Amino acid sequence: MRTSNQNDSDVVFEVRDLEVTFGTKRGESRVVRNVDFDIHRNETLGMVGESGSGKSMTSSALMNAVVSPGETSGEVTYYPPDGGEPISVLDLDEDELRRFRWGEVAMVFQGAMSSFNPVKKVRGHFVETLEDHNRDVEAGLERAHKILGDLYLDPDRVLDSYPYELSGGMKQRALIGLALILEPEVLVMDEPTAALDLLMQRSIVALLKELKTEYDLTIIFITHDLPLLTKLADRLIVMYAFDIVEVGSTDDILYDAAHPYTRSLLNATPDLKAPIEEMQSISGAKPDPVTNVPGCSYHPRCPMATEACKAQEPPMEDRSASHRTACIHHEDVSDEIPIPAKPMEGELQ
Ligand SMILES: Nc1ncnc2c1ncn2[C@@H]1O[C@H](COP(=O)(O)OP(=O)(O)OP(=O)(O)O)[C@@H](O)[C@H]1O
Repeated sequence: MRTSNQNDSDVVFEVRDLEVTFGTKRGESRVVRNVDFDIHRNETLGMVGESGSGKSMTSSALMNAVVSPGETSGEVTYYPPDGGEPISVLDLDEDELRRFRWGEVAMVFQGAMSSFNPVKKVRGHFVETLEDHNRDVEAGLERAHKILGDLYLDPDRVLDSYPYELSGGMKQRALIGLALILEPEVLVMDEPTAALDLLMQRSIVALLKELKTEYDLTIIFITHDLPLLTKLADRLIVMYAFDIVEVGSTDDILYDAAHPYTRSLLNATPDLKAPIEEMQSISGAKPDPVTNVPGCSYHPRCPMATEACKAQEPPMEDRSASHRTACIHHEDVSDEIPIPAKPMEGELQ
């Protein structure tokens, strides 16, 4: 679904008709379905939705990094800074992709805690990444010192440690440092705080805000932790059943959610200051990527569903200049599905 018609210098990624499919014994599994969106330069874009909704696959597709035998199709266009030639990411060859992945866009994956090689010191990981990309190792290590310091780590101690010698929070910060070593424009983070305790999660979020300014980053942050995202993201994309159902500024989504699914998500999180563990699940069966639900994919779980919702896939409609949703009943949603009132000023800080 098309979520924006923008195409100006403010756009760093333009994604159109993105599809990710897997062949399975039960038939074709469509885990990303005809998704369209833009990512704006220097924004923090949050992607939220329940587990299995297609967030990780969508973000992997940004780097043409969907695992085999997944098939990615559509268009992913990356606009380098300073008006450089646009790059069609899905057409890059292996060599070009390798350069693109760390140099332009770096990713801190889900379960990143385990993505250091346990028998290699942290310094070795930095050196290997620099060498792989033909960068000057000495200058790179100097930069590593600066970055690790900015991450409130003791650079020498961390570089000289094996991963198991670091706490979870230190390891995660060291991985963020590694992702920044080649000076990427965009940092994609997939559940980077999932394995950390609440305090460490919040401190990493505060740190990311600082890093974004210091390193002039565009950040894409994927999570099903809506309370966490409200503290970090400028805009939110809400995914349901392998597609985008709503996109808007964080305030649009928090205080004027236009899609019944987003409202259920907000109502499942009674206190936006609460940890994710306190979130309730949304009733009804989760969507299956092999099945094609006719009409709106949310209609089997939606309290507002009508015959029209079963008949036709809803188009993306404007709710305001910054806010779009795929629900034909969005004008009635505020009356039908109330959400918590706007928190007091400063309450979410
Ligand atoms: N290797 C794979 N082969 C086939 N299907 C897969 C594979 N990996 C994931 N999927 C399916 O793709 C769909 C989307 O998964 P994805 O990981 O993108 O969801 P997600 O929203 O990121 O969930 P989570 O928050 O749990 O990571 C899911 O239905 C999942 O079962």
